[in-house]
Amino acid sequence: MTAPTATPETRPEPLLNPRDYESAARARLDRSVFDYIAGGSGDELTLHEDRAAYDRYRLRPRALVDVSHCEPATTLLGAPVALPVGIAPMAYHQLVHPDGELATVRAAGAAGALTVTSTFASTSLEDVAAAATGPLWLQLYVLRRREVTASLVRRAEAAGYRALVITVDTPRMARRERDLRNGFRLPAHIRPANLDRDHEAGLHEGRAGDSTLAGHAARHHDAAFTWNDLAWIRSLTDLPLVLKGVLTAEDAHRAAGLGVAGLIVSTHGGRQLDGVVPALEALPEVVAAAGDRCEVLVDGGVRRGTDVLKALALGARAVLVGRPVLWGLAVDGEPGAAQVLSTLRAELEEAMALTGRPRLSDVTHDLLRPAGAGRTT
Ligand SMILES: Cc1cc2nc3c(=O)[nH]c(=O)nc-3n(C[C@H](O)[C@H](O)[C@H](O)COP(=O)(O)O)c2cc1C
Ligand SMILES: CCCCC(=O)C(=O)O
Repeated sequence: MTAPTATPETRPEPLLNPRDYESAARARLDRSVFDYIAGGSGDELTLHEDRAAYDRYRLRPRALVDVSHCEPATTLLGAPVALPVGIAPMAYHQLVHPDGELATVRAAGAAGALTVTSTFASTSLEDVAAAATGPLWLQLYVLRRREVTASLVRRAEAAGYRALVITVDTPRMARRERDLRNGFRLPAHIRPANLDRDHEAGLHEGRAGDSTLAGHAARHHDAAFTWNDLAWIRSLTDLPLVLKGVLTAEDAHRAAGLGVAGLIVSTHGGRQLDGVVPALEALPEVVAAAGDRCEVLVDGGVRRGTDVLKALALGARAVLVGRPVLWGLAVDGEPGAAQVLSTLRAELEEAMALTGRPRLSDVTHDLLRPAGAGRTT
């Protein structure tokens, strides 16, 4: 894919990595849509730190290993995936491209990657499932109207979703100042396709100083949902439960004790509590607390194949990527999202080869040392 501004006289710039796609997406999207996706909460400290945490590790390569074949395939909750990289749940993919979630789930299918579909998808979860060829999990925001959440669970089961991802870091939506400044609102043609009209009210009429998504979350998210209520979700379904947004050993331990199958260590991409511990820094304590009781994934700031390797070396089973997929989708629809995933795969295989770790089981903690420090293992 090439940037759209090429003329016969100027050679088009190739788009080689998520940052290139981000720049190209910025040039195409409305400012308020770009900012909604790119932004974080508060001072955007965590947005920055989630990314910077990866750069604080150095790789320790082993030489003279047969790396003629590097194999990034693995399983996630028992389902085979071609690589340990999946698509994070993100609201309203149609904000950036009319094909929306259908394009991203097809791109994931072609890559053999996991897709996590958002409660706030702009395409119905059934239509997403019909277009999927790879494994699918459904992300749930627990809503005040419990019957709506219960019906999402039943629909997910019927449509073939393999796990439910309950997001636990958003009892309310954090103040995201870019959205407040821009008066972010959903364009009229985009709606939360999984929800009824009652849950659509107010999303489209905004004003400067306000974000309609924040008001929506205040009205509909159930801020009183606790550990005790997890049993209610458990009673609705036999699907594995995954908690997204766990950042401490205490919560990981509690979740594992309740039979939760997976944890996603996440700061919500720096969009919720600003100043919280970066996901990569929280990963080791969550992995240690979960032991072999839960599969642990991490998201936030993954932009390179070497980032994937670092997360795996710290104990993650896989990573999720968010914004890069939307940048690819914005620039070129399904092929753009596919290109972002295939670039991450190529970079991961390259990193496995150049560190002398041809199998994921070779990707262990001794691969890393903190930048500027001596050997730690
Ligand atoms: C535009 C956008 C929408 C998001 N919507 C959701 C959502 O509906 N549910 C959810 O659990 N997380 C949501 N997230 C958070 C992502 O799942 C993920 O945690 C984060 O984007 C990962 O960071 P990255 O974008 O740096 O890869 C959203 C993130 C973005 C950027
Ligand atoms: C109320 C949350 C809306 C989607 C979301 O999770 C996000 O924008 O980060």
